Amino acid sequence: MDALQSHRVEMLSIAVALVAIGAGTAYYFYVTRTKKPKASMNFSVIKMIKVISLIVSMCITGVVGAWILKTSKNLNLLNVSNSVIMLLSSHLPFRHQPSVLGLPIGQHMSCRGKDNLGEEVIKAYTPTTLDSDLGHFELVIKMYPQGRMSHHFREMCEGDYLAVKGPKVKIFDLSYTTYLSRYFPPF
Ligand SMILES: Cc1cc2nc3c(=O)[nH]c(=O)nc-3n(C[C@H](O)[C@H](O)[C@H](O)COP(=O)(O)OP(=O)(O)OC[C@H]3O[C@@H](n4cnc5c(N)ncnc54)[C@H](O)[C@@H]3O)c2cc1C
Repeated sequence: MDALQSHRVEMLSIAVALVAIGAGTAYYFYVTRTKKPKASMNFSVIKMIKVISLIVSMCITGVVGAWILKTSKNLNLLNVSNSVIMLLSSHLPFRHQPSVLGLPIGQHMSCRGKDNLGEEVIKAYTPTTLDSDLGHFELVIKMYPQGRMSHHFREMCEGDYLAVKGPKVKIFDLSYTTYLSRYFPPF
């Protein structure tokens, strides 16, 4: 009788454990599929964002130009011409699901760095990625040989953190549709 009882308790515990695992898995998939990705950028808070790749390219013949790609460890191209650009890709935090940048289209972010004298410099850059790009963003940066922020980017290595903040101004949604739905809510 005791053996039967303990067998029942065992079966019950296994069933409870299976139900808990099933519910947990279902909840995880529900959360990751239905929740909107979290915006990484904050209007007022500086975020440190990890740089995953830095590619320096030089446009040889303008629009049709061939691209010479170099890694961040070999930046001698920077001395050749000021038509050198850097493609900076960065990871966004990944908690329960990949985050997005959360900048409205065309908005720019402020990037903070140090110039060659060690003084703080903050400059604006416009991401070339959208919020449909999950988990990362990219900046295309024109490098100036004497540029203060250009110096900071030139000194950066993959794996370094970049201090960013944005959008620069708080965006108020004043679109006509929002206005209509606010003052003339649908029945
Ligand atoms: C809204 C907005 C969005 C932007 N988005 C982007 C973007 O997506 N990508 C991008 O590349 N830029 C962008 N910019 C421009 C960016 O913010 C910087 O202005 C640019 O990168 C130059 O910064 P810097 O500090 O490297 O150069 P700076 O120090 O400002 O130098 C600029 C110029 O002055 C010259 N100079 C500086 N010091 C000396 C000196 N001692 N002697 C002689 N010449 C000197 C430099 O060679 C260069 O020609 C944006 C700007 C704004 C306002």
